[in-house]
Amino acid sequence: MEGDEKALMREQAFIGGRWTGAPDDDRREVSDPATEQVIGHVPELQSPHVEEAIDAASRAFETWRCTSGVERADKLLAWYEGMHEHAEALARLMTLEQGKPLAEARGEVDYAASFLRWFAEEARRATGETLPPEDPAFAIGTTRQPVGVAAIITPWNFPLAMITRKAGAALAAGCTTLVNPASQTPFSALALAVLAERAGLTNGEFNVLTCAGKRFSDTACADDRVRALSFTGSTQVGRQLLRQSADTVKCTAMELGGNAPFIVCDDVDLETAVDGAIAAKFQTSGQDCVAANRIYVHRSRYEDFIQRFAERMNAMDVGNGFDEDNEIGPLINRDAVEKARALVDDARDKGARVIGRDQGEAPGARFFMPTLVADFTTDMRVSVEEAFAPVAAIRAFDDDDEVIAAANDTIYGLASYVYTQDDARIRKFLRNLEFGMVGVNTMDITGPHIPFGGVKQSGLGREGAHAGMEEYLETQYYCIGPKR
Ligand SMILES: NC(=O)c1ccc[n+]([C@@H]2O[C@H](COP(=O)([O-])OP(=O)(O)OC[C@H]3O[C@@H](n4cnc5c(N)ncnc54)[C@H](O)[C@@H]3O)[C@@H](O)[C@H]2O)c1
Ligand SMILES: N[C@@H](CC=O)C(=O)O
Repeated sequence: MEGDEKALMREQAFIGGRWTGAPDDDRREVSDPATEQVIGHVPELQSPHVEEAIDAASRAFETWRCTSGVERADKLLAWYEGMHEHAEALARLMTLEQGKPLAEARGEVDYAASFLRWFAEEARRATGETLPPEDPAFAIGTTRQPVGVAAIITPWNFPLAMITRKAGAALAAGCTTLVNPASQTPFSALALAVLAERAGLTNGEFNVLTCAGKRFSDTACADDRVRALSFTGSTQVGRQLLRQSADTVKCTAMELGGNAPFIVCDDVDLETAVDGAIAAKFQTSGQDCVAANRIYVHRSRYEDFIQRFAERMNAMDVGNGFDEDNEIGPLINRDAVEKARALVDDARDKGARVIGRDQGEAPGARFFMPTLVADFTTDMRVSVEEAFAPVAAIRAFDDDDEVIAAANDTIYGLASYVYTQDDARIRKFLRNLEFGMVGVNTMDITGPHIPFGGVKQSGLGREGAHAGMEEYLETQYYCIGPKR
């Protein structure tokens, strides 16, 4: 490990601006998913540490809420600069603990930093409005106030971006933050804390707690001082957190699971559609909430599409993310590999064609060779479950109404993709697809400027864009009566 990475890799939690361990040196291992070697340890914090962090964040809130938008923007920009200065070290740390190919990790560092810049700009724009009073002797209007301490729980697939997308917005709004990163990828979060400290967030505005998600959420959800809870992860855990947040009526933002359809109409340039489908399926080795899970291709182009997709898929290099040739890295754990295998077996048993290289070629226990399940049907697990692995399911369709109904036949509504050249069809798909995001002739749908989020059981609220600060702001109405 190079000097810069070493300096960013902390084996302590960050609470109230101080680096801290757990008593009795209680700690847990973190391993490299590609090699399964232990790369370090982090403290296994307990409930009293979460309480201590809530105390620190509550104290910090009293000061942070009174700073100006410009002052908050300056800190966020300094943090953004720090991320850029140490971009390569952050990317290498991410590949080490998450496994994603280094090129993707570099892309994520840029993406994650972009939220800090975006919300630095937004910090000055949390504006209320002046309202016309019924009686001109009165002055009425609204201001936007920060909600308070925000608890943030993030997954392992985007170890930096899922934190900055939430914490950038919360801090810009004037809230203070408690971050509980996924147990598999704490070092990226702790490296962010090192850079936050250098940017001057030293009084408890940004805390990173390494403890089991449930322990964190049990304590944070029960505490009335925590006024917002923002979660990215599975729908199953999201439901649980919504229930837990009800008792203290928290503002909640939920970015949950997806089951994205990728629709290819008969009028497309097939190579462009195949490019899009390959990228939409295999980025982050398929472990992406916006990954194309179900591919629908018009029957007239179906076999041709399968052939081209399979050729491209079978040419992808699979292996350790540090080898720059590899496009598919390891899955996060052995359970994920087992789940991918079970999905494919289930589909094969129910009559699907399974296309791809032999799983015996996988370069280790946490790898799964990219696989295409053709002719999937609605009784197969690949149709209803998010694969979160390099497994694509594909089937043919005959007309637009049929494919819209099939695409919407899911509890999820995060991302969807449509490829067609026909404007009237585009409008019809946009009107009828029940998804928070629709990529038309592109799979490149994210960025700090977009309101990322889902409908149905894919979540509540939007992250990024102007909308991304909503969960962290309350509207306060004022009415100034005439002087008597
Ligand atoms: N919509 C989005 O923006 C988005 C982004 C990334 C991932 N995801 C979703 O996340 C899922 C993949 O991640 P996962 O399998 O690790 O999800 P998960 O829900 O199991 O875990 C996500 C995070 O929640 C924590 N957690 C788990 N149980 C908890 C509990 N009871 N209380 C509090 N925290 C708890 C974990 O420690 C982890 O940090 C997929 O469904 C994916 O679609 C959604
Ligand atoms: N790919 C998403 C993160 C979800 O897994 C994004 O673009 O933010």
